[in-house]
Amino acid sequence: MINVGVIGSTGYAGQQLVWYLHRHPHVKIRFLSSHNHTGLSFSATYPNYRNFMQDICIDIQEAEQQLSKIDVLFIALPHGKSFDLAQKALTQGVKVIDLGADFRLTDANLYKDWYDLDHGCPQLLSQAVYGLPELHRDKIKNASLIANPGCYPTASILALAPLLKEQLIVKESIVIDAKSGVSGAGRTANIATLYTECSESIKAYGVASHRHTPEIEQELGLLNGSPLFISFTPHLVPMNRGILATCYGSLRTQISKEALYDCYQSFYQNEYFVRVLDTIPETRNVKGSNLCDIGLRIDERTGRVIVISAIDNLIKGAAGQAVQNMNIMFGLVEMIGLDILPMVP
Ligand SMILES: NC(=O)C1=CN([C@@H]2O[C@H](COP(=O)(O)OP(=O)(O)OC[C@H]3O[C@@H](n4cnc5c(N)ncnc54)[C@H](OP(=O)(O)O)[C@@H]3O)[C@@H](O)[C@H]2O)C=CC1
Ligand SMILES: CC(=O)N[C@@H](CCC(=O)OP(=O)(O)O)C(=O)O
Repeated sequence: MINVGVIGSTGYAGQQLVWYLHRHPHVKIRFLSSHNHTGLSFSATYPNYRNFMQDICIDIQEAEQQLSKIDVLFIALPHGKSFDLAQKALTQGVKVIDLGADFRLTDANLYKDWYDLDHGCPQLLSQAVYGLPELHRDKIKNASLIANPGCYPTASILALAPLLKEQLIVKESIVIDAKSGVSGAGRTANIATLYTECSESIKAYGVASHRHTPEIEQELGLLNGSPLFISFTPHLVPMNRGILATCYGSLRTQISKEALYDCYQSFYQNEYFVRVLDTIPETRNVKGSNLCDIGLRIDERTGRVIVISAIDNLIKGAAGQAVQNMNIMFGLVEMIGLDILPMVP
């Protein structure tokens, strides 16, 4: 059995993680932490767990005392809150999977620029592995510290990876127009995500300034073999879950739609969680699953390729991917505990 602890279990990402870990055949949950719900049972915050989980949420200080009981610590806290804890866990030989952004950017200066925070432990950045299994599986196997990707980056990078790897598009031409359900903003109270503020409306936000931009650029640049800049615009849409990323790039040379499709099929041929479709993805077809659906078209008139990807932000965009990473780190079959069909409607 893998003994796990979950920090930030009462957030949306943390709760989704508990949902997977609870039913994982090789996992024993040793503790759950929260910030405002300590001393209360997990099922008091999430009554869907009533009669299934008896755990009482503890605070972070108490969790730190229990690190010796676990093999892996999942951290699902707001940005800037993972540094101390990750360091303490790693020092005690506990593996860390951080669902937040604190270890995703390899450059501490870039972190400061985009998060407006000093990085709390830049010395750990060289050992952190960006936890996108489809790109970094071999490094994940031996990693102690996983930076689980952001939700928009997961959808965007998976959509564009084959194009960059094969250098099929002009790297300066990339535009990503992405939409997210409101759970992407977390459960913590915030006026912008009140029902009356975001229902029956769609808005762009973080225009030319969203903190997922450098994360996407970092990974696409690695695939391409040279740095690049993208235009990334996220949108908030009135649904609970899901991300749809529509990604554009100008083709460097003509390619047939069959050859492009073959390129994607071959890039993802061994990837259980990526489905390359001949139709156009919809968020409802991946909802409740760890899948990423990808569809593509060539716009012959403009010479642009348009790739559309859909994920569940809380699963492939957060908790499911974290469990996928754990499975790889512990030598388990990668889809164990994760091979769940999407839930429609
Ligand atoms: N939501 C999503 O789709 C995704 C989220 N993520 C990342 O996962 C992390 C968690 O996000 P999410 O679950 O959405 O956020 P939530 O706001 O839903 O949850 C935050 C969690 O952290 C706890 N917390 C809040 N403030 C503090 C603090 N100052 N000290 C200690 N604990 C604190 C909360 O405790 P309490 O409940 O007791 O207040 C809660 O458990 C973030 O880094 C986010 O960026 C990554 C990918 C997707
Ligand atoms: C809808 C919404 O607000 N989404 C969040 C992204 C959530 C996520 O993946 O982000 P991190 O793990 O990087 O925080 C946002 O735009 O900030």
